[in-house]
Parts: sequence; structure tokens; C-alpha cells
Amino acid sequence: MAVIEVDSLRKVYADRAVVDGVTFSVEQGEIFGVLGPNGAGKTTMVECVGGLRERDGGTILVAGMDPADEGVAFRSSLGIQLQESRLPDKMRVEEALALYGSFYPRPRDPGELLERLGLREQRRTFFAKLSGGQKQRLSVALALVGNPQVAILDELTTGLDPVARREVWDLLEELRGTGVTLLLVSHFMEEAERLCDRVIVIDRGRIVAADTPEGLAANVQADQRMSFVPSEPFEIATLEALPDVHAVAVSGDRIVVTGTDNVASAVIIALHERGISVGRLRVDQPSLDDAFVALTRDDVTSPPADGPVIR
Ligand SMILES: Nc1ncnc2c1ncn2[C@@H]1O[C@H](COP(=O)(O)OP(=O)(O)OP(=O)(O)O)[C@@H](O)[C@H]1O
Repeated sequence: MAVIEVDSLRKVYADRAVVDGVTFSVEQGEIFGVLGPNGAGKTTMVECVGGLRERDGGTILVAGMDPADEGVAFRSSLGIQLQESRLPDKMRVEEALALYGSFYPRPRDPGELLERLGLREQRRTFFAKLSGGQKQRLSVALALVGNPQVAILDELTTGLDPVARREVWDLLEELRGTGVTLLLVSHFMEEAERLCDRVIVIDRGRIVAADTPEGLAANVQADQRMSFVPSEPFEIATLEALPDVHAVAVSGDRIVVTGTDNVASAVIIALHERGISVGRLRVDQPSLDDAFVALTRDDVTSPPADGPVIR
């Protein structure tokens, strides 16, 4: 069952469409990623979905409700983590959680949430005294304290250290099994790969790709890259002549070869035939990072007028 349905969404600022005909739907219990370069329109789009900005065209339904109507039922089914959470300086962490929890019919236990997000010791700290990373963790806690049916998380782990980032990911993975639907704006490909069931990539207000993270990485036309230390010196031209090889470079004692997805075996066989073995081999598959760069670099051709649509 689709919990979020967005059809032909459009938002215009100063005669420029910053969200331009975006269509997607998110199933209940999915973690759905929104990726894209700075200024692509991600925040504008998810804030329209969350009822924080008015749209100029298209339709949005969240749990069957139109956010533009902004009813109590809509607000109590949704948790939103904003890019910058602003609370009164003199509000304590536990007061903020109690306040946000009071907006919802069945809030979570704030103490447990603070423990999970590493904020237990800061529970009586004023908002103004929190570090950037602690404010970020609090904003995640505020989005989740209401036990919402749908949570919108915008740059969830930006500014967090690697340990805190993994703690937040663990928490979201636990939530995955509880039926909550998560719409996640992210700049971290590793985050999208680990958490998201499906992702869309937005560029200049339009969807340029929609797939699973693995599907996106698999479809990218990036070279495979291998590197190794040969058992003895050899002529680089031997490898350059292979049809699967696109480029060969020397980096210290390592040889770095890029080419088709068959490049590693082609190189190993060619060297083996010359009695040379390949040591400390590394083979890198194209990643979601490569897919992101390939999809959003400036020379990418525009998507078709109605863009790819996923249901
Ligand atoms: N209130 C506003 N008034 C005018 N223009 C705006 C407003 N909000 C956003 N924009 C413009 O809309 C475009 C999309 O901005 P948005 O914040 O949605 O992008 P984003 O993909 O979330 O970027 P980032 O990754 O940097 O957070 C930008 O060009 C931005 O300058």
C-alpha cells in the first residue's frame, strides 16, 4: 500500500521551477531515499510533502491526506526532521522531547530515545549549549518521538561523527521492521546504500533516476578499476593492448588499470601467460557514488519530458 503518493509536483520560485513535475510513490514500511546535488530541489520537495511549503502544482497524498489541508490527523501521523532545528535557547533537551511528544497520540518513551541517540547525559542541557552534532541528534529524536506513521528526515546524519552516524543508522534499521515509512534526504551514498530500499536522484528539480541503490550502481557506465603489485617488471604496453583495458597508470609499486567489467580477469590472464603473478590485488566495483556523479554531472542530457516514473 502506498503511504506517500506524489504526482507531477511543481514548486516555482521567481518564475523558476525548482521542483518540476516530480512523481513517485512510497510503500508502507519502505525507507525511500532522495539524493541529488546541492540546490537540486530535495528540501523543497520533501517540505511540500510534509506540508511546510505550499506547492504550485501536482498532487500529494500522505497516508491518504493532502498536506495542504494540514489537519490535526495529518500532523499527528508525520514526524519531520528539518535541516536546521531551531528551538528556544533556554529549552532543555528533555523539555523539547516532552513538548514534541505531546503533539502525538502515542509518543515513544523519550528516555529510551535519548539513550539510543547518545543524549542521556545532555537531557537537562539547554538547546543553546548543545554541540552541532548533539543538536543534529536531538532533531532526529524530535522527528521520531511521536511514533509517526511517516517520518521525513532531511540530511539526517550531516555533521555527525562516524560513531554517532552508525548509531542513528542502527535506530532507523530497527524502525524498518515496525511499519514506519521513512523519506530520507541524504548526501551520503553509504547511508543510502545501507538504509534505503529505493532511491530517486533529483537534479535541477526533476527525477533523473529511480531504482534500488544496487540497481543504480549496477547500471552506471563507470569503468571497473583494479590495482596490483606485479611479481616482476613488465612492459605497460602489454596491458594497454588488451581490448578490455581503457587506461593503465603506475602509482608507486602498484599498477592501476581501468576498463570494462572484465578487466581484472583479462589482465590476470595476460600477465600469467608471461609468467608474471599479480599480488595485493584490489578490484573496485562501480558504487552508488559513481552512479550519482554520472547522473548529475553537467553534461548529462535532460530526462524525457515526463521523466522516469516509479510506482
Ligand atoms: N524560499 C525560497 N525562495 C527562493 N528560492 C528558494 C527558496 N527555497 C529554495 N530556493 C531555491 O530552490 C532551489 C532548490 O533548493 P533546495 O533547498 O530545495 O535544494 P536541495 O536539493 O535541498 O539542496 P541542498 O542539498 O543544498 O540542501 C535552490 O536554487 C534554492 O536557492
